[in-house]
Amino acid sequence: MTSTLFDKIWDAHVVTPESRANPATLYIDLHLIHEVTSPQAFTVLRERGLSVRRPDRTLATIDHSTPTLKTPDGNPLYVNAQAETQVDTLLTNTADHGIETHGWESDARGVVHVMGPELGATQPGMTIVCGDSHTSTHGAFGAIAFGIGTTQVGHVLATQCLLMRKPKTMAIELSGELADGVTPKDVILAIIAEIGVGGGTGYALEYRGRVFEQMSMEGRMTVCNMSIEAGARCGLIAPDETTFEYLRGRPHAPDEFDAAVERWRALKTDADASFDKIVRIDARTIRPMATYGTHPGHAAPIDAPIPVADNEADAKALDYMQLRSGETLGQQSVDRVFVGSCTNGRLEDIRATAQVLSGRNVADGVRMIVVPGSESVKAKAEAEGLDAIIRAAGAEWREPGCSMCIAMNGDKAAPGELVVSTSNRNFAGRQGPGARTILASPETAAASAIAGRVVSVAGLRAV
Ligand SMILES: CC(C)[C@H](C(=O)O)[C@@H](O)C(=O)O
Ligand code: SF4
Repeated sequence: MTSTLFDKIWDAHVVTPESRANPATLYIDLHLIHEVTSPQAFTVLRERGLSVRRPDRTLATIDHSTPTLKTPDGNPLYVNAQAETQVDTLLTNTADHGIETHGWESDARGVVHVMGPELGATQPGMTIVCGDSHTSTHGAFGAIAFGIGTTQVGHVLATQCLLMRKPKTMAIELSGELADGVTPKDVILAIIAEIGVGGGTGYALEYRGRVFEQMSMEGRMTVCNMSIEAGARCGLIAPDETTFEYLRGRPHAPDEFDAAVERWRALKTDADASFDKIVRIDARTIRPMATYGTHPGHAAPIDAPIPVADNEADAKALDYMQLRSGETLGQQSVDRVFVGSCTNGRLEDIRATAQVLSGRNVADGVRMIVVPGSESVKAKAEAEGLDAIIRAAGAEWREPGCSMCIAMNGDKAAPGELVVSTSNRNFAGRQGPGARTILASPETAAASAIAGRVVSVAGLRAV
């Protein structure tokens, strides 16, 4: 029998099969936890006198509510007491249950989807869950990785298993090569614009084709990260030499690494396996992208006119964004720029940002913050002198965390401000009440900061 990569991993983790009446019971290899969606789950455990079944397969960090600024004496500058309590609760819960936790003192702490791969905890062939929708990120390593709710966090903590119905499979096949200056973020925004924010609902996506084979692990993570924004709970890419080399030598990588690589080589879709659906996109047609509306499917090439709203919801989105059909994003002046998040807060993203900023200045009236996705990204970026380049251009270099991606930690925009952001969600109010978010790549974000309006790097050269 031939099967897809998804089917192979799924089948290897089924404890009891799915029936008409019941979902499958799936064994979970890695459970990532953070401070927002775990407290109630630990409370339930305590109330029922249950312990954590596999603390050794559970890994915790603090990221969403952590501030990106410190007091002069080096303490975290929490936005309010609630944020601090949330973080402290996570730290107490994980200490009580003997779970490896990357708190303030850890040099590996970071946004959960940046940290897991950096530690080598994310590996090909695994099932990975987290109480967080962007868990799809880890699919970049050829893993089935998806977000779960707080109730399910409790189930996994107690049993290391999850009840789930098997999704259908969808291949996203890119043919041809990308044009110069087109980044992984542009690729995923183009895919979501093509299939729609509900296009992946009920499916596990497999990204296929040379474009993905040639992409770095960082780029693959950016793509898989936003699978959920197309409605798919998980998206994956077959592991290859790039994956294996990324993982080699990382703290959680298998001891018998070469033997693991031999097993991982079998993780690919068989040549004649069939998908429930196939979407084909010509990579050569993809241009630098940005969003103009209030969901990630509202995306178009930056230099194209803003599309006509042909339904009430789209008209409402343009209204919220204070944009008009037919205008271009380049006509809009920018108030803030945010580089960071689990989509684009990795070293490669910081390098790309610094490269564009180097020797230039952030435009007057624009406030730019660059937030590394983890302590490790921060340390490496600083060792390369990227923080100095970023600061010299007039941008702020902050402490790692989710920051302005979710605006629950003190970092947010003011009502009406236009933000060019490298994160993954442009929902109304996501970056602060009334804030208007434009999603784009780090390159575009940095170029826009310099131009003071929304431009790609090529557009900046033309200024
Ligand atoms: C807080 C968490 C539950 C949420 C998610 O599930 O994605 C957050 O990370 C987000 O990006 O909106
Ligand atoms: S960086 Fe943003 S998308 Fe990622 S986990 Fe944090 S809040 Fe969610």
